[in-house]
Amino acid sequence: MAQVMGVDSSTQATKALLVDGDDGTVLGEGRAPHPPGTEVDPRHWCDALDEAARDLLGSAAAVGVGGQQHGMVALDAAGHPVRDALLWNDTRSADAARDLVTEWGGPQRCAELVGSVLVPSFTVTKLRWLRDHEPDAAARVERVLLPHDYVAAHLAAPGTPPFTDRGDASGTGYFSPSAAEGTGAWAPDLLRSALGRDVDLPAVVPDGASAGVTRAGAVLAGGTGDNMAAALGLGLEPGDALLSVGTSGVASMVVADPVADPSGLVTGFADATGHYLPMSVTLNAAQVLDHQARWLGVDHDGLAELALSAEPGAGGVVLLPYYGGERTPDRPRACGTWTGLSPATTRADLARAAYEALACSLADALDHLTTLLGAEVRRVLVVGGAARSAAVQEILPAVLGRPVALPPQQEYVALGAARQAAWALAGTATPPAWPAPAGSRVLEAAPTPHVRERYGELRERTAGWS
Ligand SMILES: Nc1ncnc2c1ncn2[C@@H]1O[C@H](COP(=O)(O)OP(=O)(O)O)[C@@H](O)[C@H]1O
Ligand SMILES: O=C(CO)[C@@H](O)[C@H](O)COP(=O)(O)O
Repeated sequence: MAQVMGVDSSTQATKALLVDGDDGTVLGEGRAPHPPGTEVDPRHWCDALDEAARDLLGSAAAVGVGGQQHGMVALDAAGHPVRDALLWNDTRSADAARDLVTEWGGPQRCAELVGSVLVPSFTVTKLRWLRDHEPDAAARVERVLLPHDYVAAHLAAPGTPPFTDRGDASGTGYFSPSAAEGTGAWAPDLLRSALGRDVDLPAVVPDGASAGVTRAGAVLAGGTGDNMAAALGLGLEPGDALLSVGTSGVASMVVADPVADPSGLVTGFADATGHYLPMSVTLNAAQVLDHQARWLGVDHDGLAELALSAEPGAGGVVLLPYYGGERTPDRPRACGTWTGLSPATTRADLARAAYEALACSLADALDHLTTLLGAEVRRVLVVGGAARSAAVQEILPAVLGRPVALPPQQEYVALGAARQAAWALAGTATPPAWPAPAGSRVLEAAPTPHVRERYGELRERTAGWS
């Protein structure tokens, strides 16, 4: 088969891979950063894509785009953003989320309607916030897209109608993933109840189908959310639980049946292959380490070295890492909390506490997911930028109390988007059977249950603080 390109337009950067469409062998890659912050002019993502894909796009017979989920890209009649996009990790719509859940009949009913209980990450809550806080901008909205829809539209030939896919649509809060016999369906009445009027919604491209062609004539796949693309890139099997340690911390599993968790700890998203991808997601993951490295004046390797020179338990120091507010648990106004500091605390303890906090928050997410699903977890895998860290590789299995598989370092979201592109190009009923990533390492460490116990105590002690 020909060469195909996959794109990951994630929170911090665009990553592009050119791969062999027959087996997913990586032939070329590009990368460009995104501006920081939780609101971003979405045109920056198109510039980043142009830069990351500059040397790859011309060789691609098909292209797929994966993107950060949930972001609100609200466009006017001319197709221009009415304001900067509000990202999945922007918590200003916390009151809107709470109000909409109440208006729709409570958490149980909300989960039945859209697969998930709304938290500020969901697009629909951002639309309500827009209605209430920026009515002039709200009045100009003609169409709402997700980040991957907007970036894919930038690649599409002129005249291509806007499109999305079932996986990413399931994170809007106005799409029912299990409706229409499992293909999913928009719920425009729910969008209307948030924004106060109707707007255009993109067509939902069936899983694996083509959405059209690029300006250069390559086949354009429907694209999907970054987590759905990662599942496709890794070829997750039943019993595989994936931990992603990027800007967000994510525990996810591919399952056959829809999920509706009234506790809100697990979201009921669709995947990109006709199945479902329930997840438990945190707002604070790799950046917990970025902040800690900055505060201690070291780089990532230096932080890892410091942390690994401290004893498990960090000399009694415990961090609750909810710096940007938190989503799981739903504490949008939380902040980071440190306890156990004493004159004996060392820099190494401070470094170690940050990794232990990250590992504990991921362990919580994994517990929520597996408890709800009641599924046997045969293998836990870890990917994402912070999985490169030697300290994450040692402390995560210790905190989880089980081995963790570390696939070879790769941009699995972009790889999954490329696999979706190859699928659209082939026109087959199922994705191409690329070999699973070879050369995974199994990470093992002596369990440190006391670390989670102390973290759990702090998490519960601070429950009413925000
Ligand atoms: N060796 C490392 N140790 C810890 N964190 C790392 C390391 N390498 C990269 N990171 C962090 O990983 C994050 C980027 O991961 P990535 O999965 O690409 O994020 P996203 O997909 O959300 O843009 C950044 O916060 C970066 O600082
Ligand atoms: O909100 C979610 C999932 O529900 C996040 O996982 C975003 O999709 C952003 O992902 P990363 O940039 O961290 O990969």
